[in-house]
Amino acid sequence: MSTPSQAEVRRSIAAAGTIVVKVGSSSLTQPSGHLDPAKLDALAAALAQVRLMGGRVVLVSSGAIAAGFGPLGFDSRPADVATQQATAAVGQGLLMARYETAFGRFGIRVGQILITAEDTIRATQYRNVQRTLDRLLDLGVVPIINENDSLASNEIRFGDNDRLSALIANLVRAEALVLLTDVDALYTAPPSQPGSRRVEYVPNVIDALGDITVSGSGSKVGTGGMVTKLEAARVAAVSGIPTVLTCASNAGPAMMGDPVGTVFAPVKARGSSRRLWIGFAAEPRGTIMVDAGAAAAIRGGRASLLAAGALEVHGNFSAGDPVWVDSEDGEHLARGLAGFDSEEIPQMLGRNTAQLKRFLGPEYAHPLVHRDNLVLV
Ligand SMILES: Nc1ncnc2c1ncn2[C@@H]1O[C@H](COP(=O)(O)OP(=O)(O)O)[C@@H](O)[C@H]1O
Ligand SMILES: N[C@@H](CCC(=O)OP(=O)(O)O)C(=O)O
Repeated sequence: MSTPSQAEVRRSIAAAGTIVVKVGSSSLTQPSGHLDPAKLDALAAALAQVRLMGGRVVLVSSGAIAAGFGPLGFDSRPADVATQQATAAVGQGLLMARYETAFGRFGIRVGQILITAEDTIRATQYRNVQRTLDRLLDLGVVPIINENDSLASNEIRFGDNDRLSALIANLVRAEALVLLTDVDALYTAPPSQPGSRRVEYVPNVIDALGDITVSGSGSKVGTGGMVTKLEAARVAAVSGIPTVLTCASNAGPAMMGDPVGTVFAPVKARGSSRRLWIGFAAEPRGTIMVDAGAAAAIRGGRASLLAAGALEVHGNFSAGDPVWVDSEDGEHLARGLAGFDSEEIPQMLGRNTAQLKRFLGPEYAHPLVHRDNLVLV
């Protein structure tokens, strides 16, 4: 795939039939950190324009914690996880009520979907989310997605919604991803640093970022900063989806293809969506170490990981959890979803399928990681 020009990428964003827009807490709040209804209304108006012209729009919105801490009587975003989760439970409803009113002015319905990384890397849940989103879009609804903060476990939560938005863009087969934040573009260094310059176009987000310095959040409410936004642009790029990153007040022009913010070109034709979830959605819970033969087969790209080629298992995980597949010298070869709980695996190591069936029973005559659930790294 040859690298498109900046103008071509912007034109493809303007022409996108399905678009995923992610808005960060920092774009929905006042300097104090509390929700700013005027900002939320302006965003809804910009998205409504696209929807009313026939576009399919998915909004990934942060802001549950920001919406909840004022009503609970706190003067800043709580720092401990349990209070954040409780605050999100209060704030999420308030946030949705505001969106309902804001979109309702344009006769547009919204629908809430709360997602945990843990749910959606499982095949059945993944398909459920996909089916529901497709149906909502067919019905003309604007789905509004957030991480299910109140239930997400600390170890495998997305935390910010940047990566989640890129995975959702992939899942709904979007033609554009729009990342809205509190800066108007990606800069060559955090904008507070003197001499930092706006980057208009990133033709290859995989390898062209050597001269750009990024840091974490600059606001009281945001979490990931530019680091997670670049990660999102990278996930979108390898899914064949262009990204535009800008401030929320530029949402309308950005979606129209005007020269605002930073655009990132897709670097690859579209890949399989679920594999991307396995590759990016969650941190592995354990490791299966394999021998040289299995390593070669896995590197070849089309093999499942069989117990016969597995040497050791580390970590504590359940069937369906993400795991690393490592070579004997500790190199990460792939990520995959385990087919068995970690405590079932030691008795299976080194055994071929016939032996597994004979000694352990037919339910063990399966790969440790099926090739459909394996992504090379
Ligand atoms: N190279 C960079 N270019 C632009 N912004 C940067 C850069 N490095 C760090 N940042 C910071 O990233 C912040 C946006 O991230 P964040 O606060 O997490 O926003 P959000 O709530 O929208 O997710 C900006 O306000 C800026 O301070
Ligand atoms: N899910 C959380 C998102 C937390 C957050 O700050 O995210 P972001 O502003 O996108 O960096 C919430 O709704 O508060």
